[in-house]
Amino acid sequence: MTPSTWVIVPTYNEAGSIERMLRQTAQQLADAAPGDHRLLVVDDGSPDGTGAIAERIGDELGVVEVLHRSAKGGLGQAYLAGFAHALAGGAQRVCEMDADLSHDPEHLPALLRAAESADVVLGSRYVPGGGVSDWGPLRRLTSRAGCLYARLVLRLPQHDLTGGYKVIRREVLEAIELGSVRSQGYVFQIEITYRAVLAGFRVAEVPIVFRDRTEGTSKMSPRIALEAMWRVPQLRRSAPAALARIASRPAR
Ligand SMILES: Nc1nc2c(ncn2[C@@H]2O[C@H](COP(=O)(O)OP(=O)(O)O[C@H]3O[C@H](CO)[C@@H](O)[C@H](O)[C@@H]3O)[C@@H](O)[C@H]2O)c(=O)[nH]1
Repeated sequence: MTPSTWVIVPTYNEAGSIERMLRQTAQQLADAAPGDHRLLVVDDGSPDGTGAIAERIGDELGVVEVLHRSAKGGLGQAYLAGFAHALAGGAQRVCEMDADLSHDPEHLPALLRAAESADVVLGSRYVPGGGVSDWGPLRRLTSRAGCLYARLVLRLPQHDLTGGYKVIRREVLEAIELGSVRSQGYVFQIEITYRAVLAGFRVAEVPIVFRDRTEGTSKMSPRIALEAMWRVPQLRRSAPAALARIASRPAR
């Protein structure tokens, strides 16, 4: 049977957490989507051997595939490669998850349930019941400011636009012209949600508690932050053209 639920996990130097993450997530999927799921690790040639660990766990669990890319190309490009692979493999819904267990696999069943009545489900830190644990004041402030900036510039009602724990239905990925997505860093998350909203899809938010990683390091960098600063207004400027393209598409 072709699996319909795919969890995509981009990795760069996550050797300390990938095994636990895959085991815990496979366990949740075995309950939430029995016999109908796949985990796809998209590894950008991690020097710490993350890809090889994922292969080993994959052989054992039987539900994990590993896509090996040659070099670090950014979160967005890793997801685009993962989306293409999952869609070709028959995915009907795709989940995005970080490898460092900051996205608790225990939230996955609730996100998948919400995707039965929404086209995109955002795991949200900033709705009642959601939150972050273990972050210092600076990281909290930066994250809230980034979300607020995107909400105001793009005029979106959703509360957590930068989070990376989400479920996206196949129809959305087919409709939003992934070939023209250029975001490389975390702004990719904002761009995908914005494109889905522009295309008229239903976006729901489900509370999650984001835990800071205990292994490895964040890949956030000034370059990634700067990309978000300039690309958000650019997304807003390109919205009329995107809307025109959507309007000229044949009805789904
Ligand atoms: N393949 C690949 N994976 C990458 C790359 N850069 C980061 N990743 C992977 O992407 C995931 C998220 O990266 P982190 O570095 O752990 O992100 P973070 O700083 O904790 O940021 C989190 O919060 C951001 C702001 O809310 C989110 O935008 C982001 O998605 C993530 O949830 C991890 O699994 C990491 O290995 C890359 O260039 N290539």
